[in-house]
Amino acid sequence: MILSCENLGWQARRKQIVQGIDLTLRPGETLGLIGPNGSGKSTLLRMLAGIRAPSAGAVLLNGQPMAKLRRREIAQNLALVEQHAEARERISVREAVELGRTPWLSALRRWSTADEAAVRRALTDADLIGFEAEPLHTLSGGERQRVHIARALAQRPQVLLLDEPTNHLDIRHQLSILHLVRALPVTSVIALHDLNQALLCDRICVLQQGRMVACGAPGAVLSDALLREVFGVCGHFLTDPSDRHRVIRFHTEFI
Ligand SMILES: Nc1ncnc2c1ncn2[C@@H]1O[C@H](COP(=O)(O)OP(=O)(O)OP(=O)(O)O)[C@@H](O)[C@H]1O
Repeated sequence: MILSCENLGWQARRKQIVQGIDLTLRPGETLGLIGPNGSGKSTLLRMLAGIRAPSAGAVLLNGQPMAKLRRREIAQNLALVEQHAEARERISVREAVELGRTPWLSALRRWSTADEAAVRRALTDADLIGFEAEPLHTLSGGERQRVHIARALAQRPQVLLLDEPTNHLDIRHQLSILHLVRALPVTSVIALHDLNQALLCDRICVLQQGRMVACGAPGAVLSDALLREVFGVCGHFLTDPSDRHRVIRFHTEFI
């Protein structure tokens, strides 16, 4: 399953919010999408998911224009976990995660043991065993976020798009969700604000005022100059002596 876009753009009230994005996801990769507030990350993810129609260019799923595909067909291949996803529905955690199976069900294809297994796996991976009967609206922000992630996992997509999935999560769950996404046999795009977490992705794309200003290996993309020009901060690159992993320590003064 290959997701790509060509010259993708979106404008609102004559203001160009995203423009000229060319991107082809590599099968199985985890692509980090970074950029300052308002740089267009959510807008780009929504277009890639087919829920926001582009003003220019096109999104292609396996070479087919997404605009021509049926919603159900898209949902069998791709899942999006949005930022600040609300929980208005008066349903249980389990029922919320079961909704992830909807694209696979029909009059001829009723609920089966495969659906049961997908829901169980998703609940386990999102660390929600024991929460199944809880009403969704009574959960904390972080617990609800994990339910939205579990619903997307239950969908068993080949492409997973996540908009700041670690928002609201405690540090253990931030690390476990990122580890899980990287370990899944799926292609994923994750919008992130934590640049140290972005360093763990296979590739990083950087948005600035709606344009892609860099895309490539994290170590090559996250340079001193880029941190200064795009994020307005100074970063010192340090090496963790325990595993030689690079980490960035940020400063607001240019020293
Ligand atoms: N429906 C809309 N109408 C007008 N402007 C919009 C609309 N949706 C988004 N925008 C504007 O587009 C810009 C990009 O928004 P977007 O949410 O894509 O950015 P982001 O990079 O995800 O930001 P953040 O890091 O703060 O979540 C913002 O300036 C926002 O105000």
